[in-house]
Amino acid sequence: MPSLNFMNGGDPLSLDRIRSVLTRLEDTIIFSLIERAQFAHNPRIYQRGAFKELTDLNFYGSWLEWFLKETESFHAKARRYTSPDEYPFSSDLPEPVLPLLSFPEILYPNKINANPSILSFYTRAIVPRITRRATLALAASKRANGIIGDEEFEDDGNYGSAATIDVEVLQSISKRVHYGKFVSESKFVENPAAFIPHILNPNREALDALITKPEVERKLLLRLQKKAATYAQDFAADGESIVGTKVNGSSKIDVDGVVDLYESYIIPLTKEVEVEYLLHRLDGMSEEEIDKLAKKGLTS
Ligand SMILES: O=C(O)C(=O)C[C@]1(C(=O)O)C=C[C@@H](O)C=C1
Repeated sequence: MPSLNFMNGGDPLSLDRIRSVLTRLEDTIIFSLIERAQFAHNPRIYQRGAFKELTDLNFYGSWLEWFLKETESFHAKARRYTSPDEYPFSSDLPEPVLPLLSFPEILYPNKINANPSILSFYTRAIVPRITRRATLALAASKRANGIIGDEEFEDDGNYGSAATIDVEVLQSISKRVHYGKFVSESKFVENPAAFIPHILNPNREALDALITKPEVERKLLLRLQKKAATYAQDFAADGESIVGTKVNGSSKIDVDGVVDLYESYIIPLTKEVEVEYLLHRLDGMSEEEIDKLAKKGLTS
């Protein structure tokens, strides 16, 4: 998964570098959504208590939450969540088996974790939308094979495959959204004096206006639309694009759904993380330290 390499000595707060990571993460997110769209919605995997098997294991969350806990437990042992750009969805994870790497301290210490919001919009809005075509294709094939209840059209029984991909989508969206902290730190150190008054006298709207770059967002959405439309194509054996080809009567991914995911959820949540980070950027600092910081910004 694309990320900044914190150990190679480059400037981790270069806005161009951070934005290039965000751009590469678009590919990861689109490809994993294409994978998820192959399977039906499978709403059971998001409902607590839907699997008796889990209760027998003394696990009381949903099938997906169980997948997250198990996957993250393993990854935590490999010290994944000690990296400044990795955030787990579960808690009480095991300690790493390797000694900790000493990452440079780039971010101001904070406890911001947007994963509960990500899990909520992903399961409630994104999965139903991107799997609609797979669900319809399943309904058609089931009808062709005899009568079946409506509710079964959205359940293809691929609980393991669907949840495995859900974990991948969630981890890449989480990484993308939490990169907002690096974006924010980069913007703050570039011009602390502009931000400090709105942090001392907390003003979300003013901070939001300072971090918002409409032109960057406009270009991102255009690029995303083109990428999703390109990756949704099928290719013949000779590599020729098969324009308009459908899989099971539906194309590989709902392109507008991908754009909407960014426009309605990913960008707004990244901005929320940026603003929240700024609001805590001066926590615990003395007046002298803040004054010095403001002056540094004015003279640099
Ligand atoms: O690139 C930036 O400056 C960001 O803050 C990131 C981002 C985004 O989520 O893509 C968010 C807010 C800006 O309006 C533009 C883009």
